[in-house]
Amino acid sequence: MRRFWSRSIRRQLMLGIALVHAVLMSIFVLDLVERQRQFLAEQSIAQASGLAKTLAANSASWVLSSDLEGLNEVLQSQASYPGLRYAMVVRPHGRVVAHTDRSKAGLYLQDRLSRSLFDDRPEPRLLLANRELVDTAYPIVANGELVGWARVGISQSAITAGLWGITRDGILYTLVAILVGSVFAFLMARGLTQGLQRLVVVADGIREGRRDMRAESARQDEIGQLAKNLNQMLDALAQRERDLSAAQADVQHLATRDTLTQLPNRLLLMDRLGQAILTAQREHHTLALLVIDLDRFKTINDSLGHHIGDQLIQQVAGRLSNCIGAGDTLARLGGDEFVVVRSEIAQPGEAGHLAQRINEELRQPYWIEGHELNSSCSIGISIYPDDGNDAQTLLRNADTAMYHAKEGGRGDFEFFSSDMNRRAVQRLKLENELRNALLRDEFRLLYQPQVDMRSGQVVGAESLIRWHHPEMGIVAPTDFIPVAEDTGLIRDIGAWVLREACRQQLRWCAAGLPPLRIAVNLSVRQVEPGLVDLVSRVLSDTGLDARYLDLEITESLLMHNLNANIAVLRQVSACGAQISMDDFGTGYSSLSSLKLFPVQTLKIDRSFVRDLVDDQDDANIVRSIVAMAHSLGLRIIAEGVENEDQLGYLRELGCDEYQGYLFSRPVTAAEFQTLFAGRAEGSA
Ligand SMILES: Nc1nc2c(ncn2[C@@H]2O[C@@H]3COP(=O)(O)O[C@H]4[C@@H](O)[C@H](n5cnc6c(=O)[nH]c(N)nc65)O[C@@H]4COP(=O)(O)O[C@H]3[C@H]2O)c(=O)[nH]1
Repeated sequence: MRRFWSRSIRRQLMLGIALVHAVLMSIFVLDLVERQRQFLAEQSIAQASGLAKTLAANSASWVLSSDLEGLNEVLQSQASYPGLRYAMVVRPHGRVVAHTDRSKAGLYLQDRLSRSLFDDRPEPRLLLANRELVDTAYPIVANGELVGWARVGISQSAITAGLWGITRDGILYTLVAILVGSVFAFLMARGLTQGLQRLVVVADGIREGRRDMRAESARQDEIGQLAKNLNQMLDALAQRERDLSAAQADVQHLATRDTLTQLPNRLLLMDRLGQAILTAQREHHTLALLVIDLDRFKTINDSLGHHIGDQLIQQVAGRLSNCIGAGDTLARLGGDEFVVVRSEIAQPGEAGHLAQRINEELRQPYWIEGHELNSSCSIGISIYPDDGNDAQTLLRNADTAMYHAKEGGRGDFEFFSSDMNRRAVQRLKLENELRNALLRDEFRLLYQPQVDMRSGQVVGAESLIRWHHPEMGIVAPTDFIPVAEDTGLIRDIGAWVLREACRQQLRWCAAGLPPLRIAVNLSVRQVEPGLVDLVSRVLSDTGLDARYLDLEITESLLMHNLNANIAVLRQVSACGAQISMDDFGTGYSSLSSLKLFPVQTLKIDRSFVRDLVDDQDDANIVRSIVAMAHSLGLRIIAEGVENEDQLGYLRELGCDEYQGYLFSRPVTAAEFQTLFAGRAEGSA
């Protein structure tokens, strides 16, 4: 059965209709033949019975007279009856008196059928009725007495032959019916399945990827409706596929493009760089990678706002696109960092020329929303295969070279060298060691006295950190503070310095020194809302009077997040602590922005003090700083005073305090105490 349903609908229909025809016709023919047979059998029996009755009536007198000749004549008159097999007259006990076959006269019949006549009951009998023969007997009665039987046998073969003819015709009609039915079924099935077949072809085509295929059907029936629905479904599917591929393209674009500039992002860059390296490997040529970082972008972003910064980045991207060739890849890594991959260079100098061109191009002024902006860039270059065999290494090395270019002076470019790598590794080591330095208690503070110009008295001390590393020895703050700032460790280190400096001031007081102002350097990274909490907690923990705490900030604070920094410093100032502006004169602070800060002291950078005596320009700068500070009511401290000439000049210019090697180098707390006691005695 399962095999039947697995065939095509056309075959199912044809087979089904043929089967139904065969079964119905067979039943019909069999029934017809059987009824005919019964009817003919009943007729045969009636004929045989009638014949036996006639024979019995005609032969009664002959039997009584035992006239055999007469009997035979009667029998012969019946012999021509159609189908008659035999006719006979039999005595009640079985002796054949006369027979159509004369040779059988005188025989005794002892067979089972004949013996059934020996019971002497004078009733007509049907001895046999089958497909071969109908055998009937009729009693011959004379004077009320059974004197014999008239027996007639009629052959059924003619009837059987007739029935077989009917059966044969029936089979023939059945076959014709099956044939006609099958042809009809075939035509019907073809009409029905042609439409379906077309749908199957379309479905197969779609499965094989031919999305443009559609079912054609002019039919109005269910198949036509099905074709229409299928087409609608395919149209919807095609639309959905179009939407999906558009969405996928969008996702792909978003995943691989920088949203601001539409340039390839890091992901796509790494992919393209990987491909370029493979090609370079195969074709034995050299490629160059340039990492480009804008100088002072953060300042522009912070001071003029992100929307200006964004426009600047877009303009930079446009200019970079003009600098590169068709085979180059330009990507934005994020922020103000761009990358150019030149997939084939004849010699490294070519990359240098490209860097120069980029430098010149980016140095041209930008006009954004009425602002004229000037920027430069620092470029690091790495070369395949000299500086790395894979994308990561080349990018890292170009990055390292870029940082060197930045350190060496903005607006320049540098090729990567293995020495840079060594320094980068050293920096990494420093970074790891720095993480443990606080835990291992490796930091110490030195103190440099701050002296009043007029009285010569030590009035304050600047705390300066040192890192006593077990292997590297004493590490200067200039070597590790930038690393601490980059890693964020400066917060913990700065907190330790603040606490230690405050405690030391109190220890000196306890040792009999007068209360001195203690200055603590603050990194730009420390000026954040948490600073207020830290300062007030340290003050309350140590018990130091806030007015003796002097927090030194640098001018760079004026350039980043100006408003936020002012807010933090105002709160710190509200705690009672003083604030000094360190290294003043090296930055770009204007008088107007300085007024916004709660600053009490300006510290003149030692670079102005160094050549003060000989360099008129430096002298003029210091003079104007002093004048400006005093007009704002600020105290002036000169840093890096190394000789008496400098000291005399600064005193003349009106500086309030100084610090420097002339009075004392930075010393330990114990040395400071001794020094203070000695100077106090000396001045006394
Ligand atoms: N040539 C010369 N140099 C003199 C003279 N007098 C003092 N100096 C040096 O000048 C630097 C003064 O510190 P700074 O300007 O605050 O500059 C400091 C400060 O910015 C930073 N720094 C030091 N300690 C800390 C700290 O605890 N926290 C933070 N955030 N920065 C610190 O490190 C910088 C360097 O500190 P140091 O190496 O201790 O160097 C000190 C000091 O040793 C002199 O007469 N001649």
